[in-house]
This record gives sequence, C-alpha cells and structure tokens, in this order.
Amino acid sequence: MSDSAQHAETGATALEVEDLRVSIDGTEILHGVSFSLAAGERLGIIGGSGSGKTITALAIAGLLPRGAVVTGSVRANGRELLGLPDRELASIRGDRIGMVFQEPKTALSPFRRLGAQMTEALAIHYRLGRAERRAAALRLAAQVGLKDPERMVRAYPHEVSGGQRQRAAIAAAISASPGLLLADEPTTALDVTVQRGILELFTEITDSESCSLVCITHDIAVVNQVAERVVVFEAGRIVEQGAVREILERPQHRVTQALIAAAGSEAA
Ligand SMILES: Nc1ncnc2c1ncn2[C@@H]1O[C@H](COP(=O)(O)OP(=O)(O)OP(=O)(O)O)[C@@H](O)[C@H]1O
Repeated sequence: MSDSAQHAETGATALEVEDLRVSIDGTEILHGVSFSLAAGERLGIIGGSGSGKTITALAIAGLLPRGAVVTGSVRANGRELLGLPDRELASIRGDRIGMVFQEPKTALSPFRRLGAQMTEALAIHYRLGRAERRAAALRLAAQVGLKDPERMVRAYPHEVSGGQRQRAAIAAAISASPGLLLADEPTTALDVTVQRGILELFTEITDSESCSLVCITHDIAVVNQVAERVVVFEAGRIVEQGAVREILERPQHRVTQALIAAAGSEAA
C-alpha cells in the first residue's frame, strides 16, 4: 500500500501552526508564527509586502526553497508535516492541500488544454482512463462556474480570460478533493467584478466540498468577503488576529488600521 493510501483522509483539514520560524541564507524571515484553523474554517492572512505571508504558505505546503531552515510545528489534522520526507509531503500536497496562486498564467502550462490541466492530480491519483478524465474535466469545469464547459476543457490558457484561467486553476486545485485550499493573492490580477465571482466560488467550495481555506491577500476587502477569521502579519510576525468582523470594527494594531484605511481610500 502506498503512503498516500495508508494515510487516506477525507473531509476538511484542521491546521495548527506553532512557533513557525523560517530562515533563508542565515536570515530569519519568520520569527515564531502561531495560528490555527478549524476544519472547514476560512482564514485570511493579511499584511503588507514582504511581511512573510507567502513564506508561511510555502512552509505549510513544504515548498520552501532548498536551504531554508524551518523550526516549529505545522500539524494537519494532528499530523506533523515539518520534517516529513519529500515523497510523503508531495503526496499530501497532491492529495490533501490544493494551491491557487495570483497569476494562473504561471500556474498553468501554456501548451496544454485546460481540461488536461484541471484533471492532472486526479488522473495521477486514480489512474483515470481517457473517457473518465474527460468526464471529470467537464464536471470540474461546471463546478467552478466555467460557462460552456465543452469549449473550456478544450481551450488553451491564452484562449480564455484571466477570470476563466483562475477558475480553471481552482478546478485543478480542488480536483483531488483536498481538505485544505491555500490561495495566495488569488484575485489580485483580476478586476473587481471578476474578483467577486472568484471569492464567491471559494466560499461555495469550502461549504460544499468540506474544505478549509487559507487566503493570503494584502486587501482587507478580500478578507472581509471570504474569511471568517484573520491573522495580520508585519515583518515576519503576527501582530493581531481574531474574527474578521471584530477586527474590522475595532482594529487594535496600527498595521491593521493602516490596511483598513488603505481599503477605504481605494473604495472612495
Ligand atoms: N527565496 C527567498 N530567499 C530569500 N529571501 C526571501 C525569499 N523569498 C522571500 N524572501 C524574503 O522573505 C520576506 C517575506 O517574503 P514573503 O514573500 O513571504 O512576503 P509577502 O508578505 O508574501 O509579500 P508580498 O505581498 O509582496 O508577496 C521578504 O523580506 C522577502 O524578501
């Protein structure tokens, strides 16, 4: 039996990050970050540029650059992920953690049809035949709200819009029914109306697929739309965390206050 089969899990993932420290080339970048996420919860991670949001996501996913030194603990449903062998981590990533990034152009290969890319993880995991894979691609395309799924699964990334590419990238991320979806600035490259649709899709997916969500953003409006709880980063530390509504109403830290003020002035 393979490692992934032995550890086969379904349902939403609970995540506990404790005293996470990351150093790269001898410089400490994360200085002891702790937060947790209940199974099925939607968490926003917010902070300015360079505050350590992406490094945190990469540490959770086991994708830090070689040479990075990580200490602390990252537990998914109670299981320690830090220090797992690469092969085991890769299988957890393929299976239990779905990832969505800012620019789907870089996440998707320009040379392969969207349907093939949406079903990559699924096909590897379940050894799907051609017809099954096509059926899965059509189902996923419909699930992520891609209109005209028949056309979409046959299209190449450059033949569709930015919002449609992001929907295809989300389809790829959820294809193997992950327990945790990690999204890093998933709507930053999109205009506001398209952004709203994508954020609604994240909410739908976490509700219907029984999946937890960590959404990284610099935009408090995104947090407000998608998350139930938020952690605020500054210079590799968490400076504030709590329920989104409370933090929006009574931000304690100046960084949070500044992020809220920035969103207000953008909207004005
Ligand atoms: N591969 C790397 N090697 C060395 N330092 C890095 C590397 N990646 C990130 N850093 C540094 O780590 C710090 C945190 O970076 P990180 O990408 O996590 O920030 P961020 O909060 O996601 O910012 P942004 O919103 O701009 O993406 C920054 O000071 C950055 O320069």
